[in-house]
Amino acid sequence: MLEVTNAILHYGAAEALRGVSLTAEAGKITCVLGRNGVGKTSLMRSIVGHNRLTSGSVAFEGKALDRSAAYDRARSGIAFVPQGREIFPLLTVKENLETGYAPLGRADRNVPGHVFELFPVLRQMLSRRGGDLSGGQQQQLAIGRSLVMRPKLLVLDEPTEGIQPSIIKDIGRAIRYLRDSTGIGVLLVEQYLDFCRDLADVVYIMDRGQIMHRGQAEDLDNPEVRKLIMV
Ligand SMILES: Nc1ncnc2c1ncn2[C@@H]1O[C@H](COP(=O)(O)OP(=O)(O)OP(=O)(O)O)[C@@H](O)[C@H]1O
Repeated sequence: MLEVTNAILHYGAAEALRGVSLTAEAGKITCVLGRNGVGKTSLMRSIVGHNRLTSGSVAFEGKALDRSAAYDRARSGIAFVPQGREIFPLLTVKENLETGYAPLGRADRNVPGHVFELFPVLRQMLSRRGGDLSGGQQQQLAIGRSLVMRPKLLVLDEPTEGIQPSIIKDIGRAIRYLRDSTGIGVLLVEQYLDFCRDLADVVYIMDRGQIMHRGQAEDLDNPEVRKLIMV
């Protein structure tokens, strides 16, 4: 469904991605692991259209996206939950969810029921301001907002970062539900190894702008593989 081929990305003279190739499939959770600063966020931002690759390509459902703006990639079904969540603190929860309507036609402008089933706290807090929510609740809101646009592929950048364990569990459950019940593809960047180990169908490990390993979640039990992630 998503195919990244030989992606190279520069920030000025610095090379952040050095020939990355990766695929993500519908109905599967693909996890990208790696230490700080190895290029995970740069890769996700290149996929969703916030970074323009120096060379290489990103294709979604067989269509090249390299000339498409982030907005068009969203319309084609790629939703992004960025690191740090980036919800609107002064808008209410309801208004934050409604910002997900942008790429939708008028008939689809509603919040799918499963958003409130997965994250009941959002229903309880609909009229509260985003900025009044805890970090974990904001992460749930950010994921909920991305689901409003009925994505085919959900790209999540470190959804567990700085979040309390009970909410991490809820988020894990939600990701699993989305894979199993809606069949969407999930592309997940993580530093939290056990979270990935529990969820992933496919695991990629990055180091210094390159993919060092592609395999399955069980590979994370292998000390040689773990070494690529440990600080
Ligand atoms: N906008 C930018 N301008 C210049 N350099 C950048 C920019 N964004 C990231 N970098 C650099 O590119 C490299 C990869 O960063 P990136 O954020 O993609 O890594 P990461 O694996 O996501 O790290 P983290 O886990 O800390 O988010 C780092 O050396 C970083 O300093």
